[in-house]
Amino acid sequence: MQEKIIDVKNLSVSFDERQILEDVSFSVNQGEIAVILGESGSGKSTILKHMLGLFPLAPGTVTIFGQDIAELDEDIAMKFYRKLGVFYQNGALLNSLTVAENIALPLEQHTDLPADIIEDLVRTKLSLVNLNHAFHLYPSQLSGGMLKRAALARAIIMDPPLLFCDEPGAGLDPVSLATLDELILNLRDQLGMTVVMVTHEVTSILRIANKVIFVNKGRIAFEGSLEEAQISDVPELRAFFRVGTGGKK
Ligand SMILES: Nc1ncnc2c1ncn2[C@@H]1O[C@H](COP(=O)(O)OP(=O)(O)OP(=O)(O)O)[C@@H](O)[C@H]1O
Repeated sequence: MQEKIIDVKNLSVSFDERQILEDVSFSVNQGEIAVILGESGSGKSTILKHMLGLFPLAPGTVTIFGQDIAELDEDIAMKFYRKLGVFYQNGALLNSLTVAENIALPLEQHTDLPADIIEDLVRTKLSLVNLNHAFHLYPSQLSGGMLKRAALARAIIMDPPLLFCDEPGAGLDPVSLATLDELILNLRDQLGMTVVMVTHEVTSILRIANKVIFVNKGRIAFEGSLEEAQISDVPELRAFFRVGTGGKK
């Protein structure tokens, strides 16, 4: 049996007395690429933020690597969060630092590694995302697709076994999107990473997802494999695949 890496149980969230998530439960296994899909405003980012412990949980539980994240104390929190990589929509690299300096930041903040080792690790990750030539460049000198890949390199510099991605493909042309998808697949296949991704990109989902978690109006309307998702009779999910593939599904 595959090892369960993430277990979300009965998560409900309200903001200002407005219920945003209702009784959300799902799980993600080791080595899966799980996509969280749903209409704009359905609650996907809210789920992701709660998995990252950015809000106090109420009510519900999120267990990651067997650890209930509501019970993280200061001693273990640092070690726990090192196992999570986060790749945000806007990538947010610091403009005053070179690409290499940006990617090195987490290593400088969280390890005592000497500068030459840090440089080697940065070069390895830059090569993994096909950005060897960008080592000395500044973020303003990169294209949108390159910026995303640099942000991905930063998110994985600590070799996290679990990577969260919030709409990584937003704003990319189809070729850059396919390149990014291939990189994410490589992370899973070569490094054994588990990936949880919020995305609207149906073409991406068809290329990389093993698991689909479909959110509709704050509830999980579907959870299953990509193959099951494609033949699901949940009307809103069917509509996603139909429209997202230009009516070919
Ligand atoms: N901090 C907050 N305070 C109040 N309301 C919030 C907060 N964060 C999110 N919301 C509300 O929760 C709902 C779900 O938002 P969320 O960002 O999770 O949706 P989403 O599915 O990720 O949308 P999108 O695809 O557009 O990014 C929205 O109605 C939003 O206005």
